Amino acid sequence: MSLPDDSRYLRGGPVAQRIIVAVREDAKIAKAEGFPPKLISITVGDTDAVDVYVRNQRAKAQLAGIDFEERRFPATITSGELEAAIHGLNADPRVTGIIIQRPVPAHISVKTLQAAVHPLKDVEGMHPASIGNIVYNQLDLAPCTAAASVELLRETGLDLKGLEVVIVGHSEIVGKPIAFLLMSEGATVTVCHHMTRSVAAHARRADALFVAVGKPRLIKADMVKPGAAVIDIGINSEIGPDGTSRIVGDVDTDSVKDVASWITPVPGGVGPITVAILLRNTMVALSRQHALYESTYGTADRLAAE
Ligand SMILES: Nc1nc(=O)c2c([nH]1)NC[C@@H]1CN(c3ccc(C(=O)N[C@@H](CCC(=O)O)C(=O)O)cc3)C=[N+]21
Repeated sequence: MSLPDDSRYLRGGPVAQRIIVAVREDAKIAKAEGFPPKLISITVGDTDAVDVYVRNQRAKAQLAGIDFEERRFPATITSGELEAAIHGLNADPRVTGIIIQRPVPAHISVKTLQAAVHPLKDVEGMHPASIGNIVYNQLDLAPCTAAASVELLRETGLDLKGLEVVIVGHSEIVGKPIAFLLMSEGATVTVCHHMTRSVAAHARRADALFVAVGKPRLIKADMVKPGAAVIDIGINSEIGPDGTSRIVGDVDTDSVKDVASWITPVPGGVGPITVAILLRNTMVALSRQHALYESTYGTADRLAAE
């Protein structure tokens, strides 16, 4: 989709491109050292937003020189069967990263699956033992969408220290991690959710407003402070006026763009960076495995040592 040439749009493409170029270099070096990256995506059931994400993961992994494989499971699978599949991947020395796509069907606990992934292969930092790292200000591997949203805010050049930030949505994978990442950067953070009395009253105070709830056009112009940065993390499938399906975010972009100083388009905003960060995280996880391997076996060449 082409967007009007307007400096208010915070575009994810160039940022993603920068990250992927760096990942490609890292992947090349890792392969030369006998430690090739291999990312496995686990999908359970069918979700539109997951399909978009996985399609882009495959395309960008190929660009970056990362081996990528999708494992799709039917919505009727049991938790035990999934955990067994994950244990198999943990034990496979060629698999260096595992991502579990959300959501999973209601009869399966995503936390249990997340906990089944070996923490060293956890490329989203969602293992209960890993998610605590961002509380301790260790920020090199954070949940991808959260990290991507913060990366896009940095593009504004705003000083994050003391910045008034409001986050709408408190999910484990987006809202909460954004809050921790930005607290680490010195921002003053307010988190709104479905029990918040007046989202509008909070949102109007924000210098930077993050929205991740999955409700098209939830945020209107009168909920945004003039000059704010608005980061739209929503990915909603909608039938457009022409009868075809399209993706829209959680922000009423057409009206909000006249009030905000910066706004992220959907598509073309946070999404592309999310994919790039996933690949970067894959290399961070790999380098941790590599370091451990070296200290255990005294050689960096995993394939030769096998
Ligand atoms: N464990 C887990 N982690 C996630 O981060 C996660 C997830 N599960 N489940 C699904 C949602 C959704 N999501 C997207 C990421 C990128 C695009 C993306 O690449 N969007 C592009 C392309 C759009 C297109 O190709 O049409 C864009 O917005 O421009 C979309 C959706 C990550 N999610």
